Amino acid sequence: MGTPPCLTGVEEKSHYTLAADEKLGVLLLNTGGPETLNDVQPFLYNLFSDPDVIRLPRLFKFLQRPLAKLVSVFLALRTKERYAAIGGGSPLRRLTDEQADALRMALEDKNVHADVYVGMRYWYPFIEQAVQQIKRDGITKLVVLPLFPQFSISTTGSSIGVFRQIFEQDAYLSRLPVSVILSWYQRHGYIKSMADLIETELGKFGKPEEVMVLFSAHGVPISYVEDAGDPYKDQMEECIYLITQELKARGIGNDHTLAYQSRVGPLQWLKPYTTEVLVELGRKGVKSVLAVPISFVSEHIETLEEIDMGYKDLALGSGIENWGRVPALGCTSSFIRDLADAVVEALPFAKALESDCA
Ligand SMILES: C=CC1=C(C)c2cc3[nH]c(cc4nc(cc5[nH]c(cc1n2)c(C)c5CCC(=O)O)C(CCC(=O)O)=C4C)c(C)c3C=C
Ligand SMILES: [Fe+2]
Repeated sequence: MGTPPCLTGVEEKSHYTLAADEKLGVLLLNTGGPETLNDVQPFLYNLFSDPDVIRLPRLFKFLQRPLAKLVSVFLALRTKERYAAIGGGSPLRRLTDEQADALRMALEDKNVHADVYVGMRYWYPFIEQAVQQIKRDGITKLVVLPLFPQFSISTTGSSIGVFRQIFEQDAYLSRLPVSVILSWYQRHGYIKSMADLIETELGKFGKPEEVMVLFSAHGVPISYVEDAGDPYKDQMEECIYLITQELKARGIGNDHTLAYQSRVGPLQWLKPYTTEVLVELGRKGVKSVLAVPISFVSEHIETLEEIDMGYKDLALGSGIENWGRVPALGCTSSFIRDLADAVVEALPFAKALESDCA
C-alpha cells in the first residue's frame, strides 16, 4: 500500500445532511487480538501471513505461509504467557465494540444516524465479515475509519488493502460511495484529548514539572520508512510536536522524548528502542517518567503487559523512582466526539472505489 492518501485528516468543519433514502455505515478497522490462549498461534499465523507485516521480495513470496507457520509456532509459547498475564486474551474486541457504540451515539447527537461496524485484520470479526454485514444491511454510503491515528503500511495500509480487494471483487460494493480516512493524528480534538490525559497523569506526580514524558510508539522495521516510503515516522514526530505544543499552550513544558517499542525479529526497527531509552534515562538520573502510548487508542497487550509490566520493571530497576502511564483514549468523550466529527467531515468525499484515485 504505497498509494497516496485520498483523504487524510480533513479538519475543516463541514455540515452534511443525509438524504432520506441514504443509509450510512461507518467501518472501524483494527488489528484484532486473540480472545483466548488457544487463539494465540492462529492469530500470529494470520498476522505473519500478511505480506505487509513480513515483506518478502517478490521471488520469495511463496515462502510467506510456511514462514508464517514457523514464526507463529516459534513465538506462540512466549506470547501465550504474555496474554495469560493480562487475563488470558486481548481486550481489543470488547474495547473496539465499546468505541463503535460510543461513536454511534456521538453521531446520533449530531443528528447523523449510522450503523457502526468493526472489522479486524487478523482475528474475529474479520474485515470480510463486517463487509458482508454492511452489504446485507443495504448501506448506501460508507466511511472507513482505521483506529490508528498515524498511517503505517503495516496497519492502516494492510487493512485498507484487504478492504479494497473485497470491494473491487464485488459488483455492488464497487459502486458503493466510500470515504476512507487514512490518518487523523493531526486532528485538534485528538491532540487535545491526548494532552488532557497527559495533564491529568502529570498531576498525580509529587513534582509534575520534573517528570520526563516518554512517548512510546509501536515500532516498524526501518526499511518500511527508508525503502518503502512509510509516512509513519514523520506522522509520529509531527503528532508529538502537536501534542507538546498544546501542552505548552497550557503552561506545561516538561521534557519529552520519543521511543519505539514492540520490536519483533532480527531486523533493525525504528530507533531509539523504548527499552534502551529507559535504561539511559535512569543512568542520567531522571527520577520520574510518564509513559505515553502514542500509536494505540485502546488498551491491549502492548500497553497492559509490555508497558505496565515489562517497561515499568525495567524503569524501576534502572534507577527511575516514580512511574506513571497515560491510559489509552478508549471511549474518552472528547475523543469519540472528534471521531464523529471526522466521520461527518469525510461524508462529502464519499465516492465509488471503482472511480477512485488509487
Ligand atoms: C500502530 C500500531 C501497530 C503497528 C505499527 C504494528 C506493527 C507490527 N506489529 C507486528 C507484530 C505483532 N503485532 C502484534 C499485535 C498487535 N499489534 C498492534 C498494533 C500495531 N502493530 C495491535 C493493536 C496488536 C494486538 C494486540 C492485542 O492486544 O492483541 C503481535 C502479537 C502480540 C505481541 O507479540 O505483542 C505481534 C507479534 C509487526 C511485525 C509489525 C510491523 C511490521
Ligand atoms: Fe503489531
